[in-house]
Amino acid sequence: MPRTLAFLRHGQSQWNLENRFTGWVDVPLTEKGEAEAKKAGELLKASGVQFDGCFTSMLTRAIRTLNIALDAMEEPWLPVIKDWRLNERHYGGLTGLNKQETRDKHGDEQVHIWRRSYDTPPPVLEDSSPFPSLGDRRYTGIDVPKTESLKLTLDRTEPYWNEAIAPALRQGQDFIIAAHGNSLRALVKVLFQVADDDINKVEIPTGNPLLIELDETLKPTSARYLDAERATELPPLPR
Ligand SMILES: O=C(O)[C@@H](CO)OP(=O)(O)O
Repeated sequence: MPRTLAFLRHGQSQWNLENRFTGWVDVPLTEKGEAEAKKAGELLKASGVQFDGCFTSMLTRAIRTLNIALDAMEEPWLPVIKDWRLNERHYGGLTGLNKQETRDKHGDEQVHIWRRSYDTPPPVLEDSSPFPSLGDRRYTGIDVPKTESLKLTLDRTEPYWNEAIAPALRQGQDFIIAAHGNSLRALVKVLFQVADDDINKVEIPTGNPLLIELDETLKPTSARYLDAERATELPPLPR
């Protein structure tokens, strides 16, 4: 029986607005981000899909986006599972820096490699950083990363997909996954079997639900953004 998934990147955050590397820093949504989340919920409701539950990260911007969307869907009661493995990619030593200033200092090419290469992680987060994730009690017992490439992000999101999300879909349920630009990019790479060199072309817009139909083997058979005006290019469906 076909299944439906909706990938929802959080609405615009304060650091999206300020053009700063964010990663695991728990920044709030902007007013625009909240409006995007509300519209996402309205579009999800209008899609007519009856979702059974949701997965999200441990970061407030994704949780808040999901809550606003669920309110707009008039289904705030839908069960939600939160897991750090859906967190944004950890941006290491770039965390908190302005992206343009980092380009001015290190050059466009180096910053593009840090942001969009598949397996080159940024420099590690120094212990002296004002943005530590270590010591945050939501991550108790977790080996908190000090930096992550997209590959390292996928190394945690893919097992989570296999252990938690895929089995739930196989039980015949439909889910919303509210997460982040790079954790969702990693899941798109897995689901659409995108080559390492091609995944940098996938840019998921904030607050625009991506509705994916899956066959019984959980292979995507169709995919579309619900806000067509803000849609970006999607990878071809896997054969
Ligand atoms: O800063 C970040 O955490 C991410 C997502 O906003 O940025 P980028 O698109 O540069 O990977």
